[in-house]
Amino acid sequence: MVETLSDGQATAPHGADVASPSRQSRSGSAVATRAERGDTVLRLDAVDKRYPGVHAIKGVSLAVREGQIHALVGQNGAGKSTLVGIAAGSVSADSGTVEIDGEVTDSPTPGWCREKGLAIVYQEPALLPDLTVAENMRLGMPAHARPSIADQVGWAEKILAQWSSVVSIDPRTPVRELRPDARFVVEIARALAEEPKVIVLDEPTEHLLPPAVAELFELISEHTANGGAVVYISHRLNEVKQIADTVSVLRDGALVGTFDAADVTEQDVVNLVVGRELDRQFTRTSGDGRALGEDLFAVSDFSGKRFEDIGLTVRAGEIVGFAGVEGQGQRDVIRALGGLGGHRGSVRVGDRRVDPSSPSAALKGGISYLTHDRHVEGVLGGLSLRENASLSALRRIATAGVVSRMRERKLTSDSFQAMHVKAPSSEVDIATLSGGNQQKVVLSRVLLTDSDVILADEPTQGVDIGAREEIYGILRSAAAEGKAIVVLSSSAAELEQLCDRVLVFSRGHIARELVGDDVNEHAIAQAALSATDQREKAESGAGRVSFWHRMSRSDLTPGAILAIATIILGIVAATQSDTYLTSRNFSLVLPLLATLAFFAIAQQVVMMIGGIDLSVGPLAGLLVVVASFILSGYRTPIGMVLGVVVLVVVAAVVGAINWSLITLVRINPLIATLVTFTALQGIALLLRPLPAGKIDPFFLSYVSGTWGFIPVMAVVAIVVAVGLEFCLFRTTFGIKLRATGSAVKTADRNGVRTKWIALCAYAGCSVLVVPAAILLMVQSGTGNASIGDSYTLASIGAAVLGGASIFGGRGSFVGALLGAVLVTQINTVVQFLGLPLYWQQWLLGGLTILAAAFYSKTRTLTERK
Ligand SMILES: Nc1ncnc2c1ncn2[C@@H]1O[C@H](COP(=O)(O)OP(=O)(O)OP(=O)(O)O)[C@@H](O)[C@H]1O
Repeated sequence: MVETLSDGQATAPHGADVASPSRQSRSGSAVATRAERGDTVLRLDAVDKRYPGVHAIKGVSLAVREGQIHALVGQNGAGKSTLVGIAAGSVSADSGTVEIDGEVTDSPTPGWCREKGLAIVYQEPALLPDLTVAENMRLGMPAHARPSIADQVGWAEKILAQWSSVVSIDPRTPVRELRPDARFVVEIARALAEEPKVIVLDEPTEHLLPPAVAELFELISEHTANGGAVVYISHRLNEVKQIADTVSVLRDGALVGTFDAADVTEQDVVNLVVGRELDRQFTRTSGDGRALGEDLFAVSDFSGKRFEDIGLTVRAGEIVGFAGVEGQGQRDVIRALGGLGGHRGSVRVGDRRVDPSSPSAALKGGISYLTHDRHVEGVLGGLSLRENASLSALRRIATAGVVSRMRERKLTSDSFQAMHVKAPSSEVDIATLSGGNQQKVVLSRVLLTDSDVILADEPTQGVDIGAREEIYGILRSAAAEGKAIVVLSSSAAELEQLCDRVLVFSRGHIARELVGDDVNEHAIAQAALSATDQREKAESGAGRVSFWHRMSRSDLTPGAILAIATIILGIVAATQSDTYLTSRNFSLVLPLLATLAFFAIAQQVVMMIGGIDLSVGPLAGLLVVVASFILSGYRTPIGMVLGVVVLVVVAAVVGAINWSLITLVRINPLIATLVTFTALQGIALLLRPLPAGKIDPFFLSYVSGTWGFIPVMAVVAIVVAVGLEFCLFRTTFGIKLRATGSAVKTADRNGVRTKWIALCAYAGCSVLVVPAAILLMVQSGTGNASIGDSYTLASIGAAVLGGASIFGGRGSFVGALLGAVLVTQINTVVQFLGLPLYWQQWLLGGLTILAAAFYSKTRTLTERK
């Protein structure tokens, strides 16, 4: 289903050709342009790239000069992102070379490109959600320009201060809490901070609010004035005309031409992009003869977070716009109507009362919402275009729960054709599509629901000029079919073209209604500004934080909760039994606690990268068995040290095997470590079918040493947990570990060697099992193959209690330690209270569920709205 637009020949406007000689500066003087003065800082030579079914880049050559803003324009799928991806080393070309600052290579890597002075801001921010803004900014810097971890907050604050007039961002905020526009500000600010020779910006303004766009233009002009170069990809041709020195046009993977911006008009560029004359004389929508029907969508007394007493009606066939300076409540209202925000008040679709308490409730009531955040809320990566588009319309194509593939194919392919979605087939993964084509598929999903009410939040985000017109046409036809349509757009021009009426928001209320001739770009922009007497700085989305938000932000919070639970259980036990608070009891319990603590800390290491290790228990058993052979009779300190070294090597090898199964063979961690679980059990039982082989009592007496009633190994466990906690947040390795768990591909893009980090994690986890195994040796005294088996599940339970996320990126070693403390406390208290043993399982299971539910709830609260 490759959709291609008419392939008209490019007419070089005003006689300009592929290498148009610039004649005059924009001011008309005959002085040389910056483009003419500067040296080439980035050169792509005969670059070619094919994907299955798509010739994405066809032998393109391009030269970007210093002091120049070089715009790259083209329709969705023309190859812009692929081309700059090749320039930045994130996409490998089939042939051709990349030259940055005079150095040429045919196989650039992201690290090489960055070192040579190229910075890139991708269409989808390469930020790690679980790291703070400052950590992200620091991680993205080339090694020579990286501040120390201790200085990173102040350093980030200074850089973000350049944007402080348009958005307030606290560098300590985790990125997952930022709004999309703030995420882009962070990404752009970070790239500019690299002071690159050339910065590539792939559709940077799609998510930025107008004041931030103005700020960006100032900053990149400053950058070029200082001799830097900019490659600027955008579908907003008015912006391109405003700032670019040179414009290169790509069509269907081929370079149509490179022109001096002064020599081409906006209309020329449009024609070159589309490959034919495109009539841009838009007619306002109210002139398209649509008949407006009865009131179809009625909202009254609608209040929620950041908006109050909203009342509006939309008639069948009508398109109503939401406008206003950002942050005036318009987005909160449209999202709440789509089921994505709390609210009170009445919503009616026709004569039905609808409670949009969730997106599915809204859909059921006939309201369909198109998100403004395609990357996070729109695209289902890994699913095909067809599956992405039909997801919300399954009830239309299923009979008794069985989906009719024929109907699904028909519906989706009609929709893709109407929107000119460009893809090799509707069965390919949506992630392989260009950004604009993804947006069209997400819009298809909304339209296929056949809802009476369509809420379109920035419907043309990231789509090219031709597709934008098509989307306007599609929304108008939907209205003509009798649907009620609400459009929220930050572009007043878009609202002018599309809407019959525009509602202007201010401070959470509808401040003005524009109708008739007042629905024009100037009046909309004017009304938005004057309705908000004082323009407020946009909050990053993480501004006002409640107690819950603050609590859930910290990965140490679970630890605090566990500590409280442990103390309460301790108080209960102490009041019921005189022997609970005795040194004898502690000297019995603390070694058990230390054993579990090491297991939990080990498990936490791999959970940090989103992995899991089921083999920790049998590994400990194997180590005990191995010790029963090699640590049985040396009795010399050197012999003991050598014995422990052997144990560490055995553990590290097991960790490396786990890693290679997971990372190289690409087996799911659960399956891979289950395989090692069984294999290790088998080997240990082979070596010692029954417990046998005395372990050196001297060695055991050393490792079971105590200070008073406190075992030395318990203190070691605390030191290890605190040390690793420090590493996690304050060392480069720890930050990279969290980055890998947070989003592995993004971490890769940021230059983190994620495979190496994963190897360290799996090997580290196994090595941390060694002290646990040594404590088990003290308990058994002989080579007992199955002594560690029960610790696999216990270690996972303790880490989860301590706040570990099974998706990676979040967790705490101190939390895991406290998780182990609580588990041990439960086991002890149950015995002291004389309760039946099954109470141990009940209490542990109940508390784990409670903890997991609590963490999940509090963490959802802090997710970006
Ligand atoms: N990883 C991939 N696998 C398969 N095809 C791909 C992949 N990445 C890009 N493509 C295809 O290559 C072509 C060019 O895509 P690219 O993202 O470069 O376009 P673009 O000009 O940046 O579009 P947009 O303006 O929509 O972002 C498209 O047809 C796209 O589907």
